[in-house]
Amino acid sequence: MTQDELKKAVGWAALKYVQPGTVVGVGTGSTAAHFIDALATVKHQIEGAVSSSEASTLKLKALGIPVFDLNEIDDLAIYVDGADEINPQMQMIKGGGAALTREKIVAAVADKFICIADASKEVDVLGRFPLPVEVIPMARAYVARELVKLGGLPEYRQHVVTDNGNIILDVHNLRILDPSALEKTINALPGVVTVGLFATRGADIALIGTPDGVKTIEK
Ligand SMILES: O=C[C@H](O)[C@H](O)[C@H](O)COP(=O)(O)O
Repeated sequence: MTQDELKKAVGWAALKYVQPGTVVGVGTGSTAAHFIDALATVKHQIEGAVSSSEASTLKLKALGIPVFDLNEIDDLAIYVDGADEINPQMQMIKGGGAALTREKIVAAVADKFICIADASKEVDVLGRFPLPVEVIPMARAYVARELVKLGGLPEYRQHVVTDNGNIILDVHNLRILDPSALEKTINALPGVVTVGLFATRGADIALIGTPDGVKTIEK
């Protein structure tokens, strides 16, 4: 099976967590795109979606799924999204597609975070994938210097502006042994909007695509 077939398998497997009559939290990226395709097949049974990016909003609307402003929603049962890495504690690195901040906001509102990922995303220790950090543009150099002090090698993601008008620093050379502590430390730097570590609030359920089928891990 190709990596995309594994992504498709988990995207469609997540459909079983969608309850009729609800608003569904929808993530961003190539795996989440498969989930949106699956969601479109039950669009008349759900109320709609809240989205974590302009790209997902466009796809949802193109498939006829109503998209709500998160501020209109009090209750979100599930948030379904991919990840760049996931560890055995269900903590993740996200933001390879630059959508980390809105993803973290929608995930915070949801009761359950359902992570959909192909098996290549499973790691024992987070950090092989460069850690994305969304930064307000005027703070770029300052935050980069602070990230070097933390042992990282930050790289400015050229030609990328987030949906919120900010820039991304991708931090290489990290071996993240305490993800919750690093999440708090980086989030506390002035100028940082969000770090792409989803540690304090990790996933509740992970659907992992393997050549032998979809593996379900629950907290
Ligand atoms: O900003 C992007 C998101 O965090 C994605 O969920 C993550 O990068 C995984 O993307 P993909 O499903 O395309 O591998």
